[in-house]
Amino acid sequence: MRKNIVAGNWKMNNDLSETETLISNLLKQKQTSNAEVMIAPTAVNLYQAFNSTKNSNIEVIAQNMHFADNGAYTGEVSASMLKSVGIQTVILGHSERRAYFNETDELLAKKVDAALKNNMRVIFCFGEELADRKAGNEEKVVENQIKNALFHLDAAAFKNIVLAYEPVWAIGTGETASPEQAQDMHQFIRKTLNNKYGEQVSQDMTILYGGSVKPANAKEIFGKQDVDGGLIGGASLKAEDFIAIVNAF
Ligand SMILES: O=C[C@H](O)COP(=O)(O)O
Repeated sequence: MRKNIVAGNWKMNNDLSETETLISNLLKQKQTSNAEVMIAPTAVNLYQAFNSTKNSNIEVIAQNMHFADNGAYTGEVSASMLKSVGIQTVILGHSERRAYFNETDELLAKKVDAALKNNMRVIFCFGEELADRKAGNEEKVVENQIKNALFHLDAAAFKNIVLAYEPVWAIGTGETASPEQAQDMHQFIRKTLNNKYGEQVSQDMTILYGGSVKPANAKEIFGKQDVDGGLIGGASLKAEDFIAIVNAF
């Protein structure tokens, strides 16, 4: 079912004490919208964060996971390990994972399968780079990212998938896609889903926008018809800013 979601991707920020402080500040804020709220602390702090948010409406989610259940993959974390500390949702395919850890569409397809097999929800990220947009190839790039990692799934699997369009040129740069650019791409994503899976999957899909969303621009971006929420980086590290974005619906 299509929902409004605001998810904070903390990336590699906040040690344990900073994690506790930020959560405690978040819990003091007043939420006036009914958007689902998620935070993604670093893996080592997930268990603590899960426990600290237990009696709240904040869902703690993971930033990444491996595709295998267990085994000789030094430094990695599996879906079942995440679930064992209470985590039900994982971000996959973030552009930083693609760029710095060589995550390909093929690898991401395996990760998506592993998450779904473990009954986890996936926030699947994708988006074009600046050169793609300058060349007018943004739709082709996005279409391929979605097709390559997700189109082996059946329609029912999409109930557990949220899409996050994040143009790489807008991440952490202060440069936001205009609300119209975001809307155009989200509409194109829905059309891509419609072509393969039909109207129901397309209309039920929750599609988030990510890339320099701030309290000052969130309302306008979330106001667009096909934008269902945001994946927030920098602005999720300050409780007041993050909740202001949550309340922008
Ligand atoms: O996962 C979040 C995105 O990378 C957006 O980050 P940003 O809000 O700092 O641009």
